Amino acid sequence: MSGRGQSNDGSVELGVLKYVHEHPSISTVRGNPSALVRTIEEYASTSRRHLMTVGPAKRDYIVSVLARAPPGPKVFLEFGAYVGYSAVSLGAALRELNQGYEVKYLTFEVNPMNAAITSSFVELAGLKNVIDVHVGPAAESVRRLFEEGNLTKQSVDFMLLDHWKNFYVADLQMCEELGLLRKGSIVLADNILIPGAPEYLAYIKQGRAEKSREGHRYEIHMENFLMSHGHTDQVAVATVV
Ligand SMILES: C[S@@+](CC[C@H](N)C(=O)[O-])C[C@H]1O[C@@H](n2cnc3c(N)ncnc32)[C@H](O)[C@@H]1O
Repeated sequence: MSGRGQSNDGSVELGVLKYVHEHPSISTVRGNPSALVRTIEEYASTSRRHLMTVGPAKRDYIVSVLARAPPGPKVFLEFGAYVGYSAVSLGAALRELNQGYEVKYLTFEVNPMNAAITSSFVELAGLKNVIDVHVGPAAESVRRLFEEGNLTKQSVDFMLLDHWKNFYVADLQMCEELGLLRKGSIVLADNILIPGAPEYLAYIKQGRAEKSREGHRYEIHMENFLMSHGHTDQVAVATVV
């Protein structure tokens, strides 16, 4: 994997784009997020090279956390879209859980090719009115959206941190400083053990006294997942208290 968020030559990510759009069942995938997600999973199971999505087990768990969160989350920020697997799955779940209400899923992706693939899948799934794809470093996009008034204080209900682990603390701190979170907002972070985010875990465990004035205190739940390579990974679910 290169440091640019794709396989060395981007062939795995372009491969999934071609696989989906040239699939014999493409007409049943159009406007059907679940069918699109299944087709991406089908590609991942047949490709010899790794597609770095959250995968079905963590995806189902995140949907269950979304479904249990009171009051129902409506504004979701995702850090790291990759090819849009989680955005399409979770954006569709967000819409489903909030029928009759406006919902927004903002996903941030630094790699322009990945972002373009995500946009193509969002359009194919019929989720353009739910999911906005922002190209560039997540921190820059969040700040810009805040300055433009498209993200306001205490407006973010749910955040998924799934980009490079060395950005987790800085990007969460920035969201805290901008005042985007409220009591009850959930910050779910993937890959706590593999590849590992020890500084992030230490940060969310800090009490108020150790933090800046804007920093939140969190109630934390850790969930284990046995990965296909036989090792255990964890996601951290941090709820603002
Ligand atoms: C593990 S993948 C995300 C997987 C995706 N959430 C899914 O489950 O389908 C991480 C992605 O984060 C992107 N990324 C890394 N650092 C970033 C940053 N600072 N801002 C935005 N995107 C970033 C990478 O380019 C890569 O596509």
